[in-house]
Amino acid sequence: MSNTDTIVEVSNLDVTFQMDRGQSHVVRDVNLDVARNETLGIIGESGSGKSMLASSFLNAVIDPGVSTGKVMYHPEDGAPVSVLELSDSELDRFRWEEVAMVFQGAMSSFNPVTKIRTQFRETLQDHGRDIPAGMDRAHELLESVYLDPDRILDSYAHELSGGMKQRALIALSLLLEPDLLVLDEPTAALDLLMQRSIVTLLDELQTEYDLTLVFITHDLPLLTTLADRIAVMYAFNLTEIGTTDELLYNASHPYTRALLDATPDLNVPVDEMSIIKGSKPDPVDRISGCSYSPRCPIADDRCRSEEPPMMTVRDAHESACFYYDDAPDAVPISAAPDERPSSGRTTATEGRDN
Ligand SMILES: Nc1ncnc2c1ncn2[C@@H]1O[C@H](COP(=O)(O)OP(=O)(O)OP(=O)(O)O)[C@@H](O)[C@H]1O
Repeated sequence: MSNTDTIVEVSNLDVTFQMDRGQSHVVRDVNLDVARNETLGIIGESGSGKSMLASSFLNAVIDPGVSTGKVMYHPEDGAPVSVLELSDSELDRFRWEEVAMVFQGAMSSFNPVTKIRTQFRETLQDHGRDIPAGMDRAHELLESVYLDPDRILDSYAHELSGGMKQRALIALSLLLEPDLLVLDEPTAALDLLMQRSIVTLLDELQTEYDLTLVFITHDLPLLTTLADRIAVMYAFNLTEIGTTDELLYNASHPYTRALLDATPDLNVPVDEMSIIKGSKPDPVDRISGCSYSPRCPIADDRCRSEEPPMMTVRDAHESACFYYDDAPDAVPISAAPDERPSSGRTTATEGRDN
């Protein structure tokens, strides 16, 4: 497919690990398109496979994990790239210049014994870039994340606060002008004000640098302020995907509805709220039928024997539930719809020195 509006096309993606007790299937037959310039949020419980899915966008699943299926990257100009088929040297270039990833632990992403300046320079050098022009861009990027460029470049990572490090890392990730930025829980270790400030910042950077963002989090409220679309992950696969408004007002999978119900206060991350009853799925021993059926209040025999495919609920909204039509009535959400969307966005400069 050469759809110019699609930047990444994931088809039949599996990620597996060979374990002593059998094969662990931590991403299972995922199909997903990311549109150019959108912000796609991926949400789900801890261990549902979000990081493995996102790492596959860069063919960066940790060893000895194996990604199979197809991940096609469509640059704005030029031929599509089959990411899982790239050689190591092709991947080294692809990873910073086309797709960059920001992880939760900004602390460990910077080398503790060299100044931040060295790390910006080395990134430019490793990719054969012009150093003076690249360092000019570094200054510009650091300013656009509301940091004082010279002060930051002359610091060691340990001299910076968590919020400053995370913003410096976002600047570094944009140094080689990637089109897609994958952010894996980039705000998890930060306080609430700094989290909101980074989200607003990402919104600004997206417009300024024409980026596509894939944002992974447990934090549904945070996503509602940033994402154009939300993909919900459960048991190593997607269960629902739609525009943020569709997911907030017309959630059609019982799991999404349970997540919304567990988030009455949109200022508190999901995992701190009441947990959905029942045990988490096992990536080695997969049950038959719908993975959510043991926890689902409306599951019947069909759900326990047959796996529901993704079904179209309406335009740009799909749900992997046979009863997507019944789910809204059958699985009520206690907060009224008009209490659900997040409110009170902060500005990127708030908390800037934290
Ligand atoms: N090195 C590994 N070997 C085998 N299984 C792993 C390994 N790392 C992670 N897993 C398993 O892969 C599954 C998916 O993990 P993943 O990190 O993608 O989940 P996640 O949804 O991103 O979770 P979190 O939100 O906690 O980061 C989990 O069941 C996890 O136990």
